[in-house]
Amino acid sequence: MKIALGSDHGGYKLKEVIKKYLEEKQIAYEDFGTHSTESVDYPEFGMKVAEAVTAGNYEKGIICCGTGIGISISANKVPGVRCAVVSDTFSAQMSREHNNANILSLGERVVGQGLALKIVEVWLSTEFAGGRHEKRVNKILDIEKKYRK
Ligand SMILES: O=C(CO)[C@H](O)[C@H](O)COP(=O)(O)O
Repeated sequence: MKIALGSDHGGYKLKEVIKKYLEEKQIAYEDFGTHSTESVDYPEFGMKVAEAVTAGNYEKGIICCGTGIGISISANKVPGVRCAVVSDTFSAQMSREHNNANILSLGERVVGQGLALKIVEVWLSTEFAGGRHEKRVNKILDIEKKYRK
């Protein structure tokens, strides 16, 4: 499993914590930036991770900004992305089991580091349940197709 990581300045410190966690677990990753707490614009980094995941080079992505919201909205504009903003472990589990989320978004200004790492652990270890959920995820893809130019 290889993970694409990204953040803006508001999520930079949390991204660093997640990198350390992935290293400890020997999970491969690539960091698509940002690389400091200097102010940047989150859409750039949401898009980079989204494109890396949908290109098939990375199985999943994890992105962070202050709230997790702006960067997730940006990632979700890329066709094929199902990015979930998560701040509890139940939603982390459900976003994989029911929604087959391929990108996890976290808010550094929302969740503490301990909870964030627990969310990452649950999210990475939960499989898509398929079954009735498959039909619904396919309907999300149908919406994308409808608006594809
Ligand atoms: O959470 C975010 C987007 O949803 C950003 O991290 C946040 O808006 C950045 O704010 P500031 O420029 O005041 O640090």
